[in-house]
Amino acid sequence: MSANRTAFPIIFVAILSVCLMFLIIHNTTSFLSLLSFPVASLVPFVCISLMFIIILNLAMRQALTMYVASIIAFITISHFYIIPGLKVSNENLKIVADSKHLLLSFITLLPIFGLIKIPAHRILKSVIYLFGSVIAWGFFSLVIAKLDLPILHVVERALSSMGIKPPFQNFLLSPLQFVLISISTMVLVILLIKSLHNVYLLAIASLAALAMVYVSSLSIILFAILGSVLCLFSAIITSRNMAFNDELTGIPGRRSLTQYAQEVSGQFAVVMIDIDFFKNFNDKYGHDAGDDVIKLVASKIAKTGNRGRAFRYGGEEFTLVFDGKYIDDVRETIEDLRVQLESYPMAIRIQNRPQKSASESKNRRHAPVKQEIVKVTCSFGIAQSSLGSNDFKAAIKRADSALYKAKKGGRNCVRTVE
Ligand SMILES: Nc1nc2c(ncn2[C@@H]2O[C@H](COP(=O)(O)OP(=O)(O)OP(=O)(O)O)[C@@H](O)[C@H]2O)c(=O)[nH]1
Repeated sequence: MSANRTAFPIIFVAILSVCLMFLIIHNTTSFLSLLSFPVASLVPFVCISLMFIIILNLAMRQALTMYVASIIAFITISHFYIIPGLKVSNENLKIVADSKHLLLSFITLLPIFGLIKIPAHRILKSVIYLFGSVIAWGFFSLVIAKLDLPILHVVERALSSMGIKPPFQNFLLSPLQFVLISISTMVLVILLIKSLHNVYLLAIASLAALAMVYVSSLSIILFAILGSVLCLFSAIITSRNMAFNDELTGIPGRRSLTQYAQEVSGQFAVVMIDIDFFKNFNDKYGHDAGDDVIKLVASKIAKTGNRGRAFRYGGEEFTLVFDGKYIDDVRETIEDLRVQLESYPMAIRIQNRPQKSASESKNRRHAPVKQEIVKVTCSFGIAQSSLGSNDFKAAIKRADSALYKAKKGGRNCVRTVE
């Protein structure tokens, strides 16, 4: 797990604690009300920052972060500029744009939008997604605002008829708000279990929930500032992952290896790994099945113990780097990995091939996908850094010649170069 990923929950808890502290202070003493004027003057700054994030994310084509950032901007703007205006002019419209309902609708829809994945290159789709979700969000706020009080009355009446005194006066949330926040929290927790990166969605939803419970200018501003910081974090981490991780396998790619080469100490062992007869495999089962095998092999290599760092070198080649180790320290680990790969039955999806005509190619999409179990082997070349030198390129070259020896020696074996 990368340092960024482990750092994220810590950042989340820290931000949330600071936010909570501010809100508690604000609601128990009038200390922070002294700050209300300078804080309010931050609003244009917050909005401009959010717009900057939106443009940044549009450039990076991350529809979800873009959506979250723009909704935060809309909530902030409407709280300060639209709702006060509506309050005076139209009592009916006021409830539609009420900050509490805008935030509640945002919290409820967040996991749904978290589940939608827009392909990175579909910029038009991303823009449609953004506008569609803003409209859905506005509409949903309206529905929630209209239903909130009637549902509260229905539940109160039902409880009274059963002789139970409705406890809602002591609660911070109405029944509808409570149900929607609970469902949203459950889905966000499931998303978080699927990927730790989704912690930022949970963090933003929590900030929104806190701001909703204590709706005030200060809590909205805190929500906007912290929410945008989280969006920015997410954008930076995602773009970093995009740049440094290999797209197909998800493990660090060549760029990461080049960077890591600057960080290793003077003593390290490096292993070059190549899948055997991969061209034949591609020819027999097709490129998609080949991709599946590359992914499976990568996932196995990434789990290598002995503090080895795995990288996709390119194509069907991988590199393992063991910082602070000699060849003898890693020989057994690599032999274990070789045996593990050799004995691992890989389940790959296979479609009918070869295609003969355009119409057949079209039908291929609907062709039944078969599963087949295949066995794959790899060859390994190990080298270590020369005494007192951390010339990484030279060590890679030596590992490559050891790999060549392994190929010449019949494949599915480990060779070393001192
Ligand atoms: N499916 C798939 N194939 C790839 C990818 N990258 C490279 N290849 C294929 O990997 C094959 C590599 O073949 P070769 O380098 O000739 O070697 P080989 O068939 O593995 O044989 P040996 O290395 O000699 O055991 C080529 O056919 C490439 O097209 C990829 O990302 N996906």
